[in-house]
Amino acid sequence: MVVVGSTNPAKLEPVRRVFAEVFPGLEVRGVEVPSGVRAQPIGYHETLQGALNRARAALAQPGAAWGLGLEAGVEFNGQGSWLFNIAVILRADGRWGLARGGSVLLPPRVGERLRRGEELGPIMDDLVGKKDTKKGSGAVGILTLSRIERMEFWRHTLELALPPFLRPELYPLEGVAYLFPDT
Ligand SMILES: O=P(O)(O)OP(=O)(O)OP(=O)(O)OC[C@H]1O[C@@H](n2cnc3c(O)ncnc32)[C@H](O)[C@@H]1O
Repeated sequence: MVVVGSTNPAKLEPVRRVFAEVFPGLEVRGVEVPSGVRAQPIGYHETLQGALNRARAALAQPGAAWGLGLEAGVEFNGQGSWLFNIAVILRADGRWGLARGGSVLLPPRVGERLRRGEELGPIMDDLVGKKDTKKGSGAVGILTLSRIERMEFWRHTLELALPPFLRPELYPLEGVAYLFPDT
């Protein structure tokens, strides 16, 4: 069974689709697990840590042969604030995949609120006057007029985490400990 450390449909659906195509026949289940980081992770390191924590907790569920952690983070630099995805895929045999997906530059008014410590989900909800946009089109759907929705954003990141499973001869089996050098 494939266990995803989230019940958000914008994450579960792309996992279902990608796994159905690449590893057909596996059951995919979502469970809520603690990310162990802030609700709005800031920067690569904290976002990676959240994805790792979720993946590890997912793999620890009874019957899990795969554990997935998907975490969205925000990063600030000279050009503004960016939203990006990190996906961690752990398999019980010790093989793992990791990807950082594309990034979208957030509007200045969104960035200002993020810098004050607010979470992206509610900020985007306020911006469009709707609830739970993070479970549907997401920030990326709102900003691209739905040309890229959150599910597609995640699908892309998930695909980019697959090479160690698709081309195992190119990626040594170093074990999950390798992924956690500083934990
Ligand atoms: O149920 P979980 O898996 O926790 O899903 P989440 O969307 O709340 O959690 P993430 O860790 O992926 O995202 C961290 C924060 O960024 C927000 N966020 C991330 N991507 C977003 C998007 O595309 N649109 C709106 N909010 C987003 C989200 O609301 C969270 O507050």
